[in-house]
Amino acid sequence: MEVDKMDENDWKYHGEGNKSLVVSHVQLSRVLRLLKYPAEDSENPPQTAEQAFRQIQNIVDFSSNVMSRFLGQKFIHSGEVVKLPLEFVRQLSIKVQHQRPAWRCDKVMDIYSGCALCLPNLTSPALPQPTHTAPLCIEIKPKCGFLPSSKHVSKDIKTKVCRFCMHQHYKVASGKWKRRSLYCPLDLFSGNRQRMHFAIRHLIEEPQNNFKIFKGGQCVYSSKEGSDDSVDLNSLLHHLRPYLLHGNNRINGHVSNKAVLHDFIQVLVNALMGGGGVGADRRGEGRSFCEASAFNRERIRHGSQGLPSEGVLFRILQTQMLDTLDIEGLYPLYRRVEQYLHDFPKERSRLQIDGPYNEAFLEKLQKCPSEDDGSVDYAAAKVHQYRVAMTAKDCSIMVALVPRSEGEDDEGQRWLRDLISSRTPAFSYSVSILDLDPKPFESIPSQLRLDQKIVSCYLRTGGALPKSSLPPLQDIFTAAEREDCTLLFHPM
Ligand SMILES: O=P(O)(O)O[C@@H]1[C@@H](OP(=O)(O)O)[C@H](OP(=O)(O)O)[C@H](O)[C@H](OP(=O)(O)O)[C@H]1OP(=O)(O)O
Ligand SMILES: Nc1ncnc2c1ncn2[C@@H]1O[C@H](COP(=O)(O)OP(=O)(O)OP(=O)(O)O)[C@@H](O)[C@H]1O
Repeated sequence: MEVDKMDENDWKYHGEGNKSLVVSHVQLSRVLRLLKYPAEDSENPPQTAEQAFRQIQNIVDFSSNVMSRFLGQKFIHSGEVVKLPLEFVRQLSIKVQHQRPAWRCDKVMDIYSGCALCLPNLTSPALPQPTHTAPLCIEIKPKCGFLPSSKHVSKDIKTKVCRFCMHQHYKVASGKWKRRSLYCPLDLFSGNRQRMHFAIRHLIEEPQNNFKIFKGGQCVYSSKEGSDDSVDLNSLLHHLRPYLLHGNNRINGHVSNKAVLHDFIQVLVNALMGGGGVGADRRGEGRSFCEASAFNRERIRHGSQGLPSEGVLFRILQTQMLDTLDIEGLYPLYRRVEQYLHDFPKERSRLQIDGPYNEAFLEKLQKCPSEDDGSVDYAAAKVHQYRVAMTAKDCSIMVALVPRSEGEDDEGQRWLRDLISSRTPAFSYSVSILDLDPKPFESIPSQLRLDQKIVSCYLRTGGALPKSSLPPLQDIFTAAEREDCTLLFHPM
């Protein structure tokens, strides 16, 4: 990619989140991730080109020097900062504007700095060998997978119902989503295949911003943001069926919709469980269940093997658990740092509040004493740990699947074979983690406020929501199956 010969016609809208907008190259497996600003700042960009460059370089450094140490290098693509011609960026912004979802248009793409992050396109990955079938890529934003056990937690409900499940009530009450998702992160992170299967089924039923499927780089399944319509499972089945016809799942030569969906989820669970290492889970008995999960514990047929210690879910969960104090215990330490910086503003750079995210930063957070000695250094280290945990609670996993033909060998290092494929169709898969941006120091007070709002909304409604806020029953899952997820779980 030659940055001085950029043509907006070579790029198309790919997606966006709260902080960045992503365009993909029409031929190369590359994306550009551009910063976004609040729309009211569109005339006067909130930072200079140098500051924007520094912000993106910080993202690269945080991902490659800090997050990769916790999550594992093999899952991470940190990318590089690129300087683009301003005219190209302006034309691109005009070109993509009409494809942007209306609810994201409170922010505008940065057209002033000319800086962007260039990354491999994880939805159309470079393959070890050419294939006839386009890769199927599944993006999951799993969110927080544990219940806090900090002594600072003031409301008992936080130790019983997970943040995601409580937040669902707040999101529906505040109109962010029309329907509540029954996905529970604690089921996904459980290491129990039945619970993981159940969790993924609910991601499929109500994807919100936690689940997307791409085929050949195009998003073919996601929540239609702001729309009242529920997702189109039939269209999903249409996309999935060609990938899942070769397993041992036929009855009289026909593969039922239920079998297609079951096998798809099974393949996904296998990819998420891959990675090797002995099963392990640091959450401890009794704290790995969320009381609001729709999963019926009594239905468990097979014990949990635990998450493999080299697998993506284990690594993400461990990193999330760097939040040992909960926001309620962390906030007073944040205030200690804030007060100190107020008195000694020049100390901001020694404490590396805004980076640089280098070895010294990593050392600060890794060498944090276990007890509070009252120092600002202790407080800053705990804040750094919390920010790393926040990033891990907000990252996404991309699983790329390629059907394997008989006798095919894997060459690429990142591509692993689905070994548990005696029944389900065989796939090669690769797992990556995306969106590993550092969360700003200043975001901590709003974390506390949001936590309080979520808990008080949940306590006010008693966890009860009108029936209309539940995902609608779709033909593929009968009412009985909703009760008993195990009907869809065929033992291997
Ligand atoms: O606070 P949360 O848990 O709602 O997470 C925010 C996400 O909301 P979600 O609940 O996943 O829909 C939110 O996602 P959406 O904009 O809702 O898609 C962002 O990821 C936000 O991160 P940032 O401020 O853009 O860096 C996330 O904020 P951080 O808390 O990670 O800063
Ligand atoms: N390297 C990549 N390859 C393919 N698609 C990507 C890549 N990076 C991001 N995307 C797509 O673009 C979307 C937005 O990117 P990203 O999640 O990084 O934005 P964000 O603004 O940081 O999100 P958030 O709302 O979590 O802050 C992702 O959900 C994903 O679908």
